[in-house]
Amino acid sequence: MSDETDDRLATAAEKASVLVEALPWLQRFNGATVVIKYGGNAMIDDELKRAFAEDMVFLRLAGLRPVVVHGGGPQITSMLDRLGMQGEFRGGLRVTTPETMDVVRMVLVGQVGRELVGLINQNGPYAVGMSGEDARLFTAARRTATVDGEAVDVGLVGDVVDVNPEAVQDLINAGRIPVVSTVAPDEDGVVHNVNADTAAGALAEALGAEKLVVLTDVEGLYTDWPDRSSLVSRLDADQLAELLPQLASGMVPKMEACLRAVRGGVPRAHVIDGRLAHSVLLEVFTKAGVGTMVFPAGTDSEDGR
Ligand SMILES: Nc1ncnc2c1ncn2[C@@H]1O[C@H](COP(=O)(O)OP(=O)(O)O)[C@@H](O)[C@H]1O
Ligand SMILES: CC(=O)N[C@@H](CCC(=O)OP(=O)(O)O)C(=O)O
Repeated sequence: MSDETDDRLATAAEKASVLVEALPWLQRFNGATVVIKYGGNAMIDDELKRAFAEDMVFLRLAGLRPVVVHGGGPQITSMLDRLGMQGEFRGGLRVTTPETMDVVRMVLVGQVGRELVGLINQNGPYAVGMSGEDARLFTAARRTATVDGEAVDVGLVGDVVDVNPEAVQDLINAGRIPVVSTVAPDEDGVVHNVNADTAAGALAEALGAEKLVVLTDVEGLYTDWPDRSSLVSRLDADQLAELLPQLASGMVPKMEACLRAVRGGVPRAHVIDGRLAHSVLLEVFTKAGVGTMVFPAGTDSEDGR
């Protein structure tokens, strides 16, 4: 055989082995609901966003039921700048005046959410956008931020106190991919700004998801940030709860969301690097997985990702 034929056969064998490696995961996750939180910091360029959209369609066609919850912090900040409005974060949460809230809602629902829906739908009629306001998906309650151990007011910022996941379930049952923007009314109908990690954790719990996957712009959780040798690949819910008070603000809502989901019955929560194209596929369909995995305390994490 010629060298060229050898090369072609070797490449084909490699491709086949990648496909075959996915088989146990395809079996395991058939019909499983997976909530994927796509952070604004991981929406770096058009190619990465397109790869993310392809991954969602791949999951759906592979028999899983993906639900997207998106962020858009940097996009909100850039719109506030364009409008000449001041933005400020306290304890990892955006100080949200009624005027800021208008911009947050416009950017998350009208811009970031629409863009993701459009990108997914380039692959077929799958994505339907909604926000916490639709069919009472989320009810928010005003919350404070914690700065130096003190509770401080940050305006119209909410925690998710109730989830009514029926509309999301209707969409999933119809074969659609829900794309959720995280603004939500309180009990009086006043719309609040909800951190997207918080909303994703609450939704994963309410849906009884098999996995929560949080995409961000680091490899995963570092126990001793920014010491690069302290990346953790797996930890259980109790270990995470112990670590939480020492974490810096960006990671706090993410790890709180993972903890809430896992303690609420979601078997696995992952924080992965969204800067790596197709990181969701690597996480779901390969042995190694990527990033940091949280699993319930008192269970064995070695039974797979
Ligand atoms: N312990 C930690 N492990 C990893 N990242 C951390 C940690 N503490 C703080 N960070 C910071 O948190 C950031 C991710 O949070 P954030 O910027 O809010 O992302 P996103 O837009 O994805 O929600 C990282 O880029 C990193 O700078
Ligand atoms: C209360 C609060 O801080 N809300 C966030 C909502 C968007 C978000 O969470 O986006 P990322 O996931 O990209 O950070 C904000 O206004 O930036």
